[in-house]
Amino acid sequence: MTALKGSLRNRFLLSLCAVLCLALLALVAIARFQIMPILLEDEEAYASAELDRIERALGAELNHMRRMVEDWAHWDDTYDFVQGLQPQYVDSNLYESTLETLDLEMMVFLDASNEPYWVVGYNEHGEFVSCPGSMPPCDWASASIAFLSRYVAQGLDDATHTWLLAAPELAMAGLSPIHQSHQETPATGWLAMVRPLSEPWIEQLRDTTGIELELSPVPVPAQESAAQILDRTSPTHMTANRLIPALPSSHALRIDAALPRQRYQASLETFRFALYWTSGVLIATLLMVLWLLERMVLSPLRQLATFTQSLHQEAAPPAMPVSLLARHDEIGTLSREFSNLLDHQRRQSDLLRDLTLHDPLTGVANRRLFDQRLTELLDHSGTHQGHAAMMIDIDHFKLYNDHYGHQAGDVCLVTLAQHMEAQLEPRGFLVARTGGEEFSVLLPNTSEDEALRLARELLEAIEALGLDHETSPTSCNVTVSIGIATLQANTMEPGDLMRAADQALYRAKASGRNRAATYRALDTTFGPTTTLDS
Ligand SMILES: Nc1nc2c(ncn2[C@@H]2O[C@H](COP(=O)(O)OP(=O)(O)OP(=O)(O)O)[C@@H](O)[C@H]2O)c(=O)[nH]1
Repeated sequence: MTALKGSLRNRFLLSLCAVLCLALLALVAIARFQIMPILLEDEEAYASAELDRIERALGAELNHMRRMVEDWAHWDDTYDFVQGLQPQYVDSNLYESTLETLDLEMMVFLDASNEPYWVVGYNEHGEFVSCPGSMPPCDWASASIAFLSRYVAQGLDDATHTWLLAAPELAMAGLSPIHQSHQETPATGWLAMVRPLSEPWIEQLRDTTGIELELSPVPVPAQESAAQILDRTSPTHMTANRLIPALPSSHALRIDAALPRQRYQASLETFRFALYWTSGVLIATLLMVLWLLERMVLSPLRQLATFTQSLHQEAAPPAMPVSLLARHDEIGTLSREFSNLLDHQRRQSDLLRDLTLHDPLTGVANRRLFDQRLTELLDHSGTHQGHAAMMIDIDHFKLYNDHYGHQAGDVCLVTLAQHMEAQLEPRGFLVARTGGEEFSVLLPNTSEDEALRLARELLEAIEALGLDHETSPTSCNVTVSIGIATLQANTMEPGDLMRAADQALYRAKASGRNRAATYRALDTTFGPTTTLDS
């Protein structure tokens, strides 16, 4: 976990994944709590509208029944017939084809006293029967006649009535008072027509509405009708049912409609399509953000971090990557500033190292650098033999200072140092100021004879500089004495070498100055004075 958090890229990746998950969760929640309820509500509205359509179709049939029963009831012949004035009415009008044409099961004529005057219809065997009253052979109609008579007896207003009947069978009934067509006379009876809601009739209703429906009677009180129930039986189909008022009042007529769920499916498909695309675009956007972040920020930052790590890990630190320095954004500014800071710090370090390793007056190496180089030489050469060193001391420098002043003494020191450096350093020798008026020279891979020859050249050159030294007992010019030592054995240490050179210098001084002496033997080939024994 710490490793994951340790990388900015991983942290961004984790954060973006969390954002993605939250966004997807939000989408799912929106789908579940916002979209789906709307779709289901829309589906319920659709089912309700379809049931309304069926109800309107039933209403249209009832209206048709109303007009039909009204036409017959307001016909003068019917008026006369019920009063017994039209004996030929039955033969002329009430034959089997009349019922077939009107699609009726039964017609009942009630007289003014609410008694059955004539009945025509099909009995329980489907035989056409026409007879006065409900006596045999029309006794099969007595239940229906009793039912109608009871309604009329309850005090129906003088208007045409239509009903859906749930019992004793599924049917549609119309009841109209029998009047004369153009005269305002009281009704002389009632005409009832009953049409069975048979399977062929329902099939016709299906064709009319285009809805797969069923009608069935249910024993439910009328006040509970108009309820609507939706049952989603499968993802593609549902059934909707509604109870509508019917007679008798203990029953209701139930409409069952099998409806397709096309609208719901289409809406769902559209929503899913939008959801998939939204999710896809969201994921693609986040990946793009991550890629841009990686490319624009994380990768350069990693480069910068790798560079800063390499600064203290590698012996020769690399330069700042050019790609970082060339950037024009904040990372570029940071890189350039860091690079400038690094350069400044390197310069300061170089300056500091220079100050600690060089003599501030003459600019040549100091004792620290001389000792360092001598140790390195002995450590890396594998042998302590074949190297030499010189110790150089200005002759009678106290007298020089006393005569010319300390400042002139400084100038003399600088002149000699720079001259020796110019002579020796190009040949790979190191000149160092190791004391007040004392210099040392490191001569790697130099034999004693070679060192002696170099010393002689140096003595000549310094005297040839012609620096006045009026008070010197040795010469009228500034001269130096040189002590030379060479490493004779592997056991010899750097300190031993310089002690030997010091002793040789002591001997050169003691033997008259302005001359060179080796540790083993005094050089007598140069200088005005004679030699001393070694
Ligand atoms: N001007 C100047 N003089 C220095 C400096 N360092 C040391 N001296 C002087 O160098 C002189 C060295 O004197 P001594 O050690 O007595 O030796 P000498 O007079 O050179 O005599 P010999 O070495 O025996 O030939 C002293 O007077 C120091 O003050 C310096 O940085 N500048």
